[in-house]
Amino acid sequence: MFEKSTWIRLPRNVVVGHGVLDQTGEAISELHLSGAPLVVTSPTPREVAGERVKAELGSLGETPEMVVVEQASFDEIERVIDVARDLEPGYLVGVGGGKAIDIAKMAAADRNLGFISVPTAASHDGIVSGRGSVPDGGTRHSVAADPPLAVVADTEVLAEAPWRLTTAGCADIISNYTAVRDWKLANRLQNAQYSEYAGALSQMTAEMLVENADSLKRGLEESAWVVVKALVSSGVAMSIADSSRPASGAEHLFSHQLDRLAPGDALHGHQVGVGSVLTAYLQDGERGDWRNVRDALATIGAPTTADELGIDDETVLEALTTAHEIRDRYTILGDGINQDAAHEAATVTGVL
Ligand SMILES: NC(=O)C1=CN([C@@H]2O[C@H](COP(=O)(O)OP(=O)(O)OC[C@H]3O[C@@H](n4cnc5c(N)ncnc54)[C@H](OP(=O)(O)O)[C@@H]3O)[C@@H](O)[C@H]2O)C=CC1
Ligand SMILES: O=C(CO)COP(=O)(O)O
Ligand SMILES: [Zn+2]
Repeated sequence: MFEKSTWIRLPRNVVVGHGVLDQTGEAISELHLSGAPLVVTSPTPREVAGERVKAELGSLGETPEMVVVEQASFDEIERVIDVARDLEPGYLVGVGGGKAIDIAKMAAADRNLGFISVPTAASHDGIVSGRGSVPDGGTRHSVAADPPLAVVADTEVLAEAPWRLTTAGCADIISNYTAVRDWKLANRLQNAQYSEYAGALSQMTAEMLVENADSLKRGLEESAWVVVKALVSSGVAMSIADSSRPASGAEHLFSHQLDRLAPGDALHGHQVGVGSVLTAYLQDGERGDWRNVRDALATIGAPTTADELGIDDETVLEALTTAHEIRDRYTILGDGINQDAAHEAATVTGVL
């Protein structure tokens, strides 16, 4: 359907490379922001990069402040909003994994301030997106926010992060296959708005990553480069769509439900990867391409089973049978699948 107007919000500066943390000040000074920065980080990223970024930002002439968050929750977002209200910073800088970046992004949107994204792990595709994803009791909101004005992704830092964080990022990208199929399904059955460009970009990003899967190796900085570029591309697809739809279908609903049922047991990207194997089976049947999804995950060393996620069988089945309840987003799960169907999908695919 023809729309009267479309707004696509994208970052202005995306700086990726070895040692680019030292260019954070330069990337920001080009944006003509005023006021002091507030760095939002979490414990490990603070040690890995947060203090360094804070020192670098000091070179811009205003004294930076820092707030450390512990978990992805609306309470933590409120706390950062309160700190920002008190300190009146000029802009927010999120330094960390998906948790710190989402919280900084959403707090900046609330305070109507600019936001800069400094990922310390190539673990998720929210690095560039204009969405925040935070659990709220029994549901999970995908909240509209502004995308970062600039992204500074230092491949030296990303390559030194534990390899499992990078394989989580790969799995978050591989899940785009099933997300795009669910999006097309919702378009056909529910008239959900679909963007050909965003869908094609998201799918192509997953294909390129899978084609390069053999060359992704632990400790290789080039691998961190390949993965972070794919994460940027996937985030741009979400910005074009103004929705997380290009990168989030039933496999994400499954993962969000696991976050509720087994909080902290596995990484977001690893959960959506296993969810993608199950979703591919549900979308396309036994002879479909769920094996390709599983093999792509296995090649990069991401989990493909409940055991590898460290989550018990009952929890996996409960997450699969209740995932459709987590938000109003039409997927292959429809109004829900029953216990027998969930068991069949999980055993045929070897997830259980
Ligand atoms: N907005 C969007 O579009 C998207 C949002 N997301 C969201 O992102 C989150 C998942 O992101 P993820 O990064 O997996 O989660 P976290 O931010 O929780 O990071 C995972 C773990 O990695 C640690 N860590 C981060 N960087 C380093 C490093 N360089 N070295 C060692 N450890 C490190 C963190 O430490 P610590 O515990 O100290 O923080 C944490 O323990 C979820 O909340 C998900 O919903 C995911 C995709 C898209
Ligand atoms: O994780 C995401 C894309 O990879 C987005 O998740 P949401 O759909 O919860 O915003
Ligand atoms: Zn995701």
